[in-house]
Amino acid sequence: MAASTASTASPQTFRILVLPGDHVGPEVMAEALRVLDVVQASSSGKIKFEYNHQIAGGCSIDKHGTPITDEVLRIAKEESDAVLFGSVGGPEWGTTYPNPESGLLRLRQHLDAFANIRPCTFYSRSLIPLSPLKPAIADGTNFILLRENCGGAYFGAKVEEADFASDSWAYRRDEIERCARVAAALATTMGKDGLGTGQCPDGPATVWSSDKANVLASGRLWRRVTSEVFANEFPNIELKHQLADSLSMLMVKNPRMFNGVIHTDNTFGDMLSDQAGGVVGTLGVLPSASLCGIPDGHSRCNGIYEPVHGSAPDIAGKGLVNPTAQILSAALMLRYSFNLAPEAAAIEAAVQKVLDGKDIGGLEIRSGDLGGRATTSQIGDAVCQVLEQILKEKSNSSGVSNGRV
Ligand SMILES: NC(=O)C1=CN([C@@H]2O[C@H](COP(=O)(O)OP(=O)(O)OC[C@H]3O[C@@H](n4cnc5c(N)ncnc54)[C@H](O)[C@@H]3O)[C@@H](O)[C@H]2O)C=CC1
Ligand SMILES: CC(C)CC(=O)C(=O)O
Ligand SMILES: [Mg+2]
Repeated sequence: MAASTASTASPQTFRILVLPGDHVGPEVMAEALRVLDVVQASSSGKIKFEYNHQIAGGCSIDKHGTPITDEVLRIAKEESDAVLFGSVGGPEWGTTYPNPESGLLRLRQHLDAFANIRPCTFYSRSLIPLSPLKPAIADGTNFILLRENCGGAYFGAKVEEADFASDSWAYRRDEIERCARVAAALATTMGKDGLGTGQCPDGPATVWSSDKANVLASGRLWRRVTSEVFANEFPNIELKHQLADSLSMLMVKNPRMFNGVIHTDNTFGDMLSDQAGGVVGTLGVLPSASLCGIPDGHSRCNGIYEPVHGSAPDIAGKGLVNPTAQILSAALMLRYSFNLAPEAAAIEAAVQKVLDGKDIGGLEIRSGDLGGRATTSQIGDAVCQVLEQILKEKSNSSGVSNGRV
C-alpha cells in the first residue's frame, strides 16, 4: 500500500492528556504536538492521537486555587493512555505549599508513576564540542538515569513550623524492588553495546546503584534490597554501587564510566539528572519518562512524559527555549506507552539530523543554549520537516501496509 493511500481499517487511537504548565511549558509543548501531528498525518490513517488539553501548575492555582484539580487527576488515570507534561512553577507563585510543583508531585503519586527514566546522551555528535567538558571526556556518554519517583524525601511526612522543619526520607522494600526491576529491564534492553536494540550481544548493560548507605538508614535499605533483587532475579547483570556524592564527582570527571543504568532515589536522581544536563551542555535536550510499570517492549503502560528541565522563567515568552527535550519526551511516550518504537526512533532521528545541520540546507538550526540563534518554532519547523521526509522514505522503501515505519 502506498504511503499516501488512506487506510480503511480504524486507526489505533491513543488518548493523550496534555498539561503544558507554566512559562516555557506551553512554548515547548506546542512544538511537541506539531511533531506528533506529523506522525499521525504520515501514518496513512493507522495512528490517531486524541488530545485532551487541561491545565496544571501555577496556571491552575490562578484559575482553580489548586495546582491540579481532582478532575484532571481523574482524567489522567481513567481517560488517558499517557500524560504529556510541560513544566510548572515560577517566582510569582513562590514555594509556599501548595505551590505549582506540588501539583506535579500529586500527579506522579496519583498515577504511581514510580520509574522516572532520564536518558543522557549526545543526540548529535555536533553537540560534543558544546559540552563544558573536554570532548575526549564527554564523547561517548550514554547512560540512563533511573530515578525512583514516588517515594523518599519528596513524599515523606513533613513538619513545617516557624523555626523548625523536617522531611522524612523514607523507603519501603517494595518501592526499591520495583525500581530495581525497571533498572534491570532497561539494562537488558540497552545492552553493553549501548545501542538499545534489546539484542545484547555482549550481555546487559551495567547497573550502578547510588545511595548514601554510609549515612542514611534509607540508603542502607536501598543498597541491601537492590543487591538482593539483582542476586536473586538478575544474576547475569553486573551491579555496582557508588555513593551519590562521589558519583556526582565522577559523572563530571568521567561520565562514560556510567554508561549503562544509574538506579537511584528521588532526591539524588533529581540532582544527578540536572547534572547530566551539565555534561551534555544544556537541559534543553534531556527528556524523561515516568512509568507506572516495568517496560517489557510489549505492554502499554500509562506514564508521564516531560522534560528534565523546569519552566525556565528567565527565558520564557521570547521564543528562546529549546523544545528538543519536550519533543524527545513525546518520542519516549510513543516508545513506552504506545509501543510505537519505529515512530519514536524516527522522531529521534529527525532531532539528530536537525542538530547535525543536515537535510536543512546545511544550516545550523540551534537555540541559544546550544550557541545558536534559532527560535523555538524554527526548531519545531525543522524537526517536522525532516521527520516528514524520514517517515515518507521509510514508508516508500518498505511498502508498509501496517502503518509502521
Ligand atoms: N518538571 C517541572 O515542572 C520542573 C519544574 N521546575 C520549576 O521550574 C522553575 C525554574 O527552575 P530553575 O531552577 O530555574 O530550573 P530550569 O530547569 O527551569 O532552568 C535552569 C536553567 O536552564 C535553562 N533552561 C532550562 N530549560 C531550557 C531549555 N529547554 N532551553 C534552553 N534553556 C533552558 C534556563 O533558562 C535556566 O537558565 C522553578 O519554579 C522550579 O521549581 C524545576 C524543575 C522541574
Ligand atoms: C517536582 C519537580 C519540580 C521536581 C524536579 O525538579 C524534577 O522532577 O526534576
Ligand atoms: Mg529537577
